[in-house]
Amino acid sequence: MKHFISLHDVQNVQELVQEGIRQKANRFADQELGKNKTIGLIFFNQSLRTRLSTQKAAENLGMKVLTMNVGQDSWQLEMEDGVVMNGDKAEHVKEAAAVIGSYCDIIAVRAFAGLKDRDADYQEIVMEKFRQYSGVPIINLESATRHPCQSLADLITIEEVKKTARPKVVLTWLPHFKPLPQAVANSFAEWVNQTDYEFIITHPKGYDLAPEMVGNAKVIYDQDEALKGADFVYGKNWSSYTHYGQVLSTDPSWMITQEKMALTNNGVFMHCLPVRRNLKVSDYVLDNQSVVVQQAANREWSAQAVLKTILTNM
Ligand SMILES: NCCC[C@H](NC(=O)CCC(=O)O)C(=O)O
Ligand SMILES: NC(=O)OP(=O)(O)O
Repeated sequence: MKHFISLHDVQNVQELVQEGIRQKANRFADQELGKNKTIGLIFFNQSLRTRLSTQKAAENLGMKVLTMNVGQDSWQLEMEDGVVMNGDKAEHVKEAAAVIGSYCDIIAVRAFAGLKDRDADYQEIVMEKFRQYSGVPIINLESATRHPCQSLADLITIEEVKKTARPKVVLTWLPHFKPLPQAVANSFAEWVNQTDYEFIITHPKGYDLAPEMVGNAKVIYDQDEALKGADFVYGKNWSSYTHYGQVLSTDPSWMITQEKMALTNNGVFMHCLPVRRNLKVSDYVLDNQSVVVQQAANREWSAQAVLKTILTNM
């Protein structure tokens, strides 16, 4: 594995999940691997988990870490080629990525969807520009369409918690008043489609994800029906893909509550966080029926498995 931009960069998903579990059990075993190597963490958007867990993972492997918030710490970056740069963006990504690449052995980038232009978002322009111009391996810390470090942590968590070999996993849309990206849901679907879990996606009509992400998953528009017998309830809000970036519904009946969880097979609630309490999921579910903190803790081992694999192949 050279880059980790999407699932398509991964040769063997199960092996990477197992590497994460091994790193967790023996977190300082590979401290020499990253010695004298530097990772740059480049953020176009806010973060709590991704920033701290990736820094921690890199340090566990002996790496040095540089972190930069684009636009706050640095100049704003122009992504388009051939434009007259007479606006608010003082630097082009061509120079910026090449310069950061000269200081770093690996660059990890977070750049959310703009949610205005579907084609532009799904072309993953920021990831592609960094890959093209930096000359070093690129890790996706949540891009316009995917969040693979999160999805890997999600699979590690399911493997740790599951009580049956082939659990029933339900990805459910949750209500939110703001338009949020599809990245986490897309990526979760893509990764779960690589497992042999029973996998169902449920959301109101108009919220269908991109067909290439849905794959062979079963889509059910009735949430109660979908939740029946679930072992894992993975909640996430996303804005519409078909009516791109729009909020078509804020229906509060889609919030996950104790009553909804009663439909499941004594299931647990999962969410990538941050999550808004009593808007997307009730206090009771988060405090008594969720594994969200374990899931977030596993971001460290997900990042460490990815970094180890890239460092080993450098
Ligand atoms: N990295 C985890 C999720 C990040 C982002 N959530 C958010 O922006 C939530 C913001 C809010 O609730 O105001 C998303 O959905 O992709
Ligand atoms: N789950 C996740 O990516 O969290 P942050 O946005 O806080 O990094």
